[in-house]
Amino acid sequence: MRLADLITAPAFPGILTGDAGTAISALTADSRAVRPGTLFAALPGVKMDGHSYIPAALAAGASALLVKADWDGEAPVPVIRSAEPRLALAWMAAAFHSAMPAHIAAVTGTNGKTSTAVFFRQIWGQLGQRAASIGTLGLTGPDFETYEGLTTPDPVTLHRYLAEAAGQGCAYTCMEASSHGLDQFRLDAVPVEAAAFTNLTRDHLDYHKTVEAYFAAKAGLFTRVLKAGGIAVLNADIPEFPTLKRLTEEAGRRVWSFGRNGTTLRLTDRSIHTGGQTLSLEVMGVTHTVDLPLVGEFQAMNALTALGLVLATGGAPAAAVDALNHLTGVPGRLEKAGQRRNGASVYVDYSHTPDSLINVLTAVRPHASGRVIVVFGCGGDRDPGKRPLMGEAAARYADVQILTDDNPRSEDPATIRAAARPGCPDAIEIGDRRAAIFAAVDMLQEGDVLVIAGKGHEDGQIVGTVTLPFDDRLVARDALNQMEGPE
Ligand SMILES: CC(=O)N[C@H]1[C@@H](OP(=O)(O)OP(=O)(O)OC[C@H]2O[C@@H](n3ccc(=O)[nH]c3=O)[C@H](O)[C@@H]2O)O[C@H](CO)[C@@H](O)[C@@H]1O[C@H](C)C(=O)N[C@@H](C)C(=O)N[C@H](CCC(=O)O)C(=O)O
Ligand SMILES: Nc1ncnc2c1ncn2[C@@H]1O[C@H](COP(=O)(O)OP(=O)(O)OP(=O)(O)O)[C@@H](O)[C@H]1O
Ligand SMILES: N[C@H](CCC[C@H](N)C(=O)O)C(=O)O
Ligand SMILES: [Mg+2]
Repeated sequence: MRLADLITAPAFPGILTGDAGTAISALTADSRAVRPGTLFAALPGVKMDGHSYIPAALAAGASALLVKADWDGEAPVPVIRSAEPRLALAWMAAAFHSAMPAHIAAVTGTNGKTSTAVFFRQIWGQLGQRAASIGTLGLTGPDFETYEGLTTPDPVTLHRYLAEAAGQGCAYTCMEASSHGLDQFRLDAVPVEAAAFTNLTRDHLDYHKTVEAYFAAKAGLFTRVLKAGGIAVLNADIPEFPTLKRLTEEAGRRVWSFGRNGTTLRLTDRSIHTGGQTLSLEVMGVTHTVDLPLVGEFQAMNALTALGLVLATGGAPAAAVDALNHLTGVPGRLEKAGQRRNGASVYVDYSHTPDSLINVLTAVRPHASGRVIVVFGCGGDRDPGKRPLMGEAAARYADVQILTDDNPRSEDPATIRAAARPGCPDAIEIGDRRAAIFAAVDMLQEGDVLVIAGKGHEDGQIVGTVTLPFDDRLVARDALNQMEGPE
């Protein structure tokens, strides 16, 4: 592809000096990935400044550079200067991998993004369409998957995923929009036709600094990324709803609302039973009863969010509502890992915020005639302010708390645990996560429910810069097998 072909977007935010006919074979923001023919995007980062890697990128054969407008260096290759290089990179990535599914939806919010994206894919699947989801679990389609690591991948990976989904025949895709991703314009060149907001609670203040900045990043999905005239599917049960609705409408996008206070999709009644919950819904004025085979009110909300996105991307209401009867659980989200012979069950869940801990522990409470026990920890190099609040959530909503490690990364694990402890002074502290899970499984009595929180689908424990193999579900099964013999 020629450089000229990469900068064709209307109002492309950059100016090229040099030969527009230069051939470009790849785009990257990482000098270590540069090969001859690559365009290197020098991005100002949180830790480093990508501009300091320009000599390394040129030495590796970079054919062109994208730099900040005020970069005062010189290069023997064409240079694109931009006031917002991350945004310019997003548009170039879209031009580079130009194939995309015809209908793209996105979901943001502190919790429930992955679950919503997966339910969107499942509902369209029930409607007989090939659909994909992109997010924390990677790119997933009906019969293909790729895993990269971030919730909203960098724009080059993201557009490669969209092209792959389209190439695999998926006309419908739902992607997760993380607050980091929105703040860094990772998905700005994606034509989003429908976008949903799940909820806003505390997370990621290490990066955004204030709740207002965190909210503003998320609101950008509706005021900036969503196409003009596109549909915003907003949770009417949360305090941010009126503000979000106003901002969205002022930006010329349409609003649909969902939830107990929703107008477009209203949850009018909900009753739980052993295998799930029965929901009474009013969808665009029509009443439906659904038997959702999943536990927890938050899953009902996620199913409703996904339903909203499916309808907003053209799904037939009656059939789409009916598909909710057949939703299956999302890996690592209240996933049952097994049970003891006395009937006590063990769940693995990805809750890693104060609010999600409260939600998951509240969700399992009606299913426990005995105690609710939780194993949890707080991630290293992540919002330290949420640690005591996570401790408090665990102490308030579980009868027994075992405080352990969850991806300490570059931090001292004991210091992380100490930061959670003020919220849960009675917690049993077992740093070694395997030992913590074994201790929890060992104490399970008839009627108890154990929630192992924080890692969900993850298959590693990040200590320093090393990822050690670790899967809560496998460790829980090991513990159950060792204590009870194989099932
Ligand atoms: C905090 C954050 O979002 N960081 C992202 C950001 O990195 P950064 O600004 O810190 O980059 P940096 O390390 O300062 O380096 C600056 C630039 O120099 C480049 N570089 C660096 C070293 C080198 O040798 N050569 C080189 O070219 C880097 O590629 C980068 O472009 O931009 C990089 C790409 O340019 C991302 O890979 C990186 O994500 C890191 C890996 C990360 O862990 N991000 C997490 C926090 C994240 O984004 N999470 C969200 C939310 C999850 C959720 O929903 O809960 C997600 O979407 O996953
Ligand atoms: N709608 C919801 N409201 C509150 N808590 C939820 C909701 N949905 C899920 N949760 C809780 O949050 C956890 C993470 O869910 P999920 O992976 O769907 O969220 P996410 O927004 O994708 O998270 P991440 O930011 O890590 O990508 C679940 O395991 C559950 O404990
Ligand atoms: N996407 C989230 C995942 C957190 C998962 C938890 N296991 C942790 O490491 O804190 C983040 O990067 O903050
Ligand atoms: Mg996610």
